Amino acid sequence: MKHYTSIQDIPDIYAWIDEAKKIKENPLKNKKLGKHKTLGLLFFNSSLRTRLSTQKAALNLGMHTIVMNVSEDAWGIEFEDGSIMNGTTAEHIKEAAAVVSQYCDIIAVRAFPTLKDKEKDEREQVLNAFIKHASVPIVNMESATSHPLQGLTDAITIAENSTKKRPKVVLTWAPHVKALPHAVANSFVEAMQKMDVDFVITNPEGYNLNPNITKDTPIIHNQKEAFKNADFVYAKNWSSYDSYGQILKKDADWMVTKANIGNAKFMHCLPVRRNVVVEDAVLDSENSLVIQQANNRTFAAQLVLKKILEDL
Ligand SMILES: NCCC[C@H](NC(=O)CCC(=O)O)C(=O)O
Ligand SMILES: NC(=O)OP(=O)(O)O
Repeated sequence: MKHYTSIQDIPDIYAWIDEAKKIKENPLKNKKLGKHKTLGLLFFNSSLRTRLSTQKAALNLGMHTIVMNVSEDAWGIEFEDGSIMNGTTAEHIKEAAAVVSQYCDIIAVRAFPTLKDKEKDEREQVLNAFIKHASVPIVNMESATSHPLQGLTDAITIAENSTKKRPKVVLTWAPHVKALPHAVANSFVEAMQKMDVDFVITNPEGYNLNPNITKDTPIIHNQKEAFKNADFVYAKNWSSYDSYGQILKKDADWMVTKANIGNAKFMHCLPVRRNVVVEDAVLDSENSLVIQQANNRTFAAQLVLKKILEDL
């Protein structure tokens, strides 16, 4: 594999889940594969899990890692072609990506959306600039529109915890105080569409995700109805896609509670706002998978890095 930027880069999700489970059983099996290879991790936004689990994955493969908080520590990077750089940006992505490519064998990038400029976000300005101007493989650590390391992790976690051949999986919108990206939800939708699951999305009116992603997945505006007989409930807030980046609703009636979730397993990518997105009673119950999910981030990342290293 060259780049990993989308769930669509996974040719056979069940084969990948099986391979990830084998990596989890014996994480150091390929500890020589990445010898003398360097992974560079560039963060334009905050992270806890992605930053640590992707480094852990690289270490398990014998790689070296170098990490930078680009927004805070690097020179301001210009992404527009042909711009007259007499403002706040000090170097162009053309130089920056080419230079970093000389230090790293693989570059992983986190760059969230503006949530203001839909066109810029949809064309993945930052991620695609790295793909264009770097000379090494690029791994998406959450871009404007997708978070495929998370989506792969979620697929692995659902496979590990399924007691039925075809479980019912519900992705529910949940309230939040801030306007959040669509990336986690988009990649979860794409991962579930590749799996043999009974999958529904539930969200308030005005919060439908990009129809080019949801395609023919059912969207139900009644959360209670959607939760009926659910085996897995995956909660996530996202801002409106149609009224791009807007918060239309904040009230608690869409919060996941012990009363509305029933016996379903609870999933969330984290970080999660307690008693806003989901109540304590759910997160603190045995039905919460969030810690196991975060653990699986290492093995998802390790699988992706292994596939890229094998083709270097
Ligand atoms: N990488 C996982 C989620 C990252 C981000 N969440 C956030 O920004 C939450 C921030 C807060 O709760 O203040 C998102 O939704 O895409
Ligand atoms: N789930 C996730 O990507 O977490 P971080 O934002 O902490 O990396």
